[in-house]
Amino acid sequence: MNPVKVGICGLGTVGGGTFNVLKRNAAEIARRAGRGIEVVQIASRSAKPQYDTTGVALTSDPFDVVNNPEIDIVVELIGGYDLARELVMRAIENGKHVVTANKALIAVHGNEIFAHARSKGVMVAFEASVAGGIPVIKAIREGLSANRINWVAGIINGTGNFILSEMREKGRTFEDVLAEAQALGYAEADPTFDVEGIDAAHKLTILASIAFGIPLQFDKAFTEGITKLTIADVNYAEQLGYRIKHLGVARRTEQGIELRVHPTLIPEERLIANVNGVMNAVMVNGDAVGSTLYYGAGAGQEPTASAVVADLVDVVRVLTSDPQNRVPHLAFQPDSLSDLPILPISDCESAYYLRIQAKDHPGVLAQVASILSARGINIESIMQKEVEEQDGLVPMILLTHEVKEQKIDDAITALQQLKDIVGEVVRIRVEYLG
Ligand SMILES: NC(=O)c1ccc[n+]([C@@H]2O[C@H](COP(=O)([O-])OP(=O)(O)OC[C@H]3O[C@@H](n4cnc5c(N)ncnc54)[C@H](O)[C@@H]3O)[C@@H](O)[C@H]2O)c1
Ligand SMILES: N[C@@H](CCO)C(=O)O
Ligand code: NA
Repeated sequence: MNPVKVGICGLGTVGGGTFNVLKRNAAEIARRAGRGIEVVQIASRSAKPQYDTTGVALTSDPFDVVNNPEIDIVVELIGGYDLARELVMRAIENGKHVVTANKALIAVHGNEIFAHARSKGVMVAFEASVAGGIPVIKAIREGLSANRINWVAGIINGTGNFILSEMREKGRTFEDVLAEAQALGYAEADPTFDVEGIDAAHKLTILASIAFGIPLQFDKAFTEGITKLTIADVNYAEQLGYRIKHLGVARRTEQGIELRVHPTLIPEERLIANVNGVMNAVMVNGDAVGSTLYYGAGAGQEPTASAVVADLVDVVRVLTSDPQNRVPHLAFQPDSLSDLPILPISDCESAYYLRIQAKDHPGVLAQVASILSARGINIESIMQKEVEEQDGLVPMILLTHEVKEQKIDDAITALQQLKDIVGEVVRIRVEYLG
C-alpha cells in the first residue's frame, strides 16, 4: 500500500524531533501502522534547516502545507494561538487529519476545532499536548474508560519542575535554570507560560475535559505559577516532611469541578513527590481502578516527538480500510511480526549482587577478584563484614557491573571450588532501571 503523506508545519524542537523519529524508525513504524508514513512537505522559516530534508518539499508558507492536495495528515508544530488555529481550521476544511502538540490551541480553541473536525469527518489528535511523551490522554480516554474519574493531579510542566528540582537539589538560581531549560528546548516560546502556570493550566483543562466529559474551559482555571516560591519555603516544607511541586489538580465534587494549578506541598513519601527534573507524572483516580500513575519525560525533542508519531500511527490505522488491521492485537500488524529470538537466561545481561561466605584466611579476596577479572567481570563495590561469631566465617558482598549471566555462572562455579569458600554463593540480579 502507498505510504500516507504527511506535511509538517514548524521545524523547531518538536518538528525536528518528529521528522527524525519518523525517518529513523520508519520500518518499525510501518510495521505498527500497516502503512509507511512519508513526510512530503515541511513549512520552515529557515531555508536551510539543520535536518537532512532531501526529497522533502520545503516552503516558508505553512498554508502551502495545509492546502497541498497530496497531503493526508497535517502536523501542526508551530505553536501559539492565532496562526495555528487558522492553519488547523483550514487543514480540516480541506479534509485533512490533524496532529498537534499545541496545548494552548486545544485548551483555548479546541471546542471549535473539534466541532469543525466532526462536521468534516476528520481526526484531530493531540497526545503530545499534555505531559509530552507520556501517553496519558490515551490512558484516560481508552484504558480507564470503565471508570467514573474522581480526580486527576499531575506535575505537567517540565520546565517548572526542572527549575524547582535544580533549585532545591543544587541551589541554582531561578534565572540560571530557566535559561538552561530554554536552551534544552523545554520552555515555551514565551517562558512566562511555563513559570506562571499558564501552560500547566492549558494541559489541565484538556485533562479535565477527557476525565469528566466537559467542554474545554481554560478561562475558568485557577492559575498560580512558581515565581513567588522561595528557597526558604522549600526548606521549611522539607523539614516538615514535604516537597513543594507545581501541581495541576482537577477534582470532581458534589458542587462541580475543581480546576486549579499552583505550588503544592506533597508528603515526601509519595511517588509523585520524587518526580524531578523535566520528568512529569500524572495521577488519575477512578472509582473502579483506584489511583494510577503515569510517568515520563514531559518535554524535550524526541520524547514529545514520540507522542506526535504515535498519534500519526493512530490516524493511519483508522484510515486503513480493513477493520482487522485497525488496532492489531499484538500492536504490530500480523503480517509484520518478526522472528527475533527470545534469549536463554545464560545470554541475558544484568549486574549481580554476590554474597560469599569465606574462611577468615588472608588472600581470599585476591582469589575472588582474580576469578572475576579472568572472566571480564568488573566489580562495582565490595563490602567485607566482621567475622561472624558462630561459624568464624566472613561474609563478603560484591556488586558487579553488567555482564552476561553465563560469565557469572562460570565465576560462581570457580568460586565454589575455592577451599576457603564455604557453601553456595548467593546470587541476586541487580537492575539499575535508569
Ligand atoms: N518543546 C517541547 O518540549 C514541547 C513539548 C510538548 C509540546 N510542545 C508544543 O509544540 C509546539 C512547538 O514547540 P517547539 O518547542 O517545537 O517550538 P519551537 O519554537 O522550537 O518550534 C516552532 C517552529 O515553528 C517555526 N515557525 C513559526 N512560525 C512559522 C511560520 N509562520 N512558518 C513556518 N515556520 C514557523 C519556528 O521558526 C520554529 O522553528 C508548541 O505548541 C509547544 O507548546 C513543545
Ligand atoms: N514548555 C512545556 C513543554 C511541554 O509541554 C513544558 O516545559 O512542560
Ligand atoms: Na502525552
